[in-house]
Amino acid sequence: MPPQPPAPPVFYSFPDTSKLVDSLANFVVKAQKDAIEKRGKFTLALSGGSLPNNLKGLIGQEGVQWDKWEIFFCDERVVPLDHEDSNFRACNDAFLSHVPIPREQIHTIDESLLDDLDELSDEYEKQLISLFAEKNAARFPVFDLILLGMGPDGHTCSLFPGHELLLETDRWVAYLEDSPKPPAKRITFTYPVINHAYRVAFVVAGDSKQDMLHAVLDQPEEGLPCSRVRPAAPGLVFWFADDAAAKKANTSDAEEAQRLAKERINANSAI
Ligand SMILES: O=C(O)[C@H](O)[C@@H](O)[C@H](O)[C@H](O)COP(=O)(O)O
Repeated sequence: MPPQPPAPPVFYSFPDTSKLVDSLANFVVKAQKDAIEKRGKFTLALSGGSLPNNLKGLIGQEGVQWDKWEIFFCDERVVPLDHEDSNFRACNDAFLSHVPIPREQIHTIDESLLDDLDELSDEYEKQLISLFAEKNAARFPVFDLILLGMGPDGHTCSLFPGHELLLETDRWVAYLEDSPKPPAKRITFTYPVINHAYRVAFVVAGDSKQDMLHAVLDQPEEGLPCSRVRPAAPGLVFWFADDAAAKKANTSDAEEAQRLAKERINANSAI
């Protein structure tokens, strides 16, 4: 059978952020249930920015097997873990410190390597390799769920418009020293990681995201970093937006994309 093409993005919008937060929590809990049933653990990657605060709906959820979660960070700023710019710290303050995930299952950067970005990104890639088996055998880590934000310029992770890292096809984790969003030094997952996940979900809210969300969804040919997120089959990409952010996006295909996604999930024993 020829490989299936990537599925169209599944788009959900909500009248306000609290409904988005509740629905996102249900979505994550469902993804963890499916993953634990099929693979015995739940691998989840988190972003920084506004995402951590939108995960608060997970705190106190019933039926969650926290001891089976393995957490990574889609991108990380090159600062100590207790620094106010750290994505680990943002996620920890908003969500991780409120749930009983064992600390050794929260995979953070090695703070002793902050002065050597090459070593730092290499070490983080090695943490991925050790969880997802040998790089050569697996070729790519396949996350159960990757949660992303969309920056005002259409960036995601630390993959910025026009940056050479958009073309990376080999490394799983890369570094940059010229991030246009401060701080300049960061490490980031690359598309080979993002585009092999079972589920990727973007979370966007607010008027200020309207034009960019429209561009990312309706003009994919522009090649903005968010538009390049197209997980290989059977992977799926979802958007959780509030109505303010969704105002200009063309959502006429939303029902059809939801139907196709359900069909793909039902037909594929891995998702
Ligand atoms: O480290 C980072 O800066 C983030 O991981 C980044 O990719 C973020 O997700 C977007 O910039 C969206 O941020 P907002 O949701 O705050 O707009």
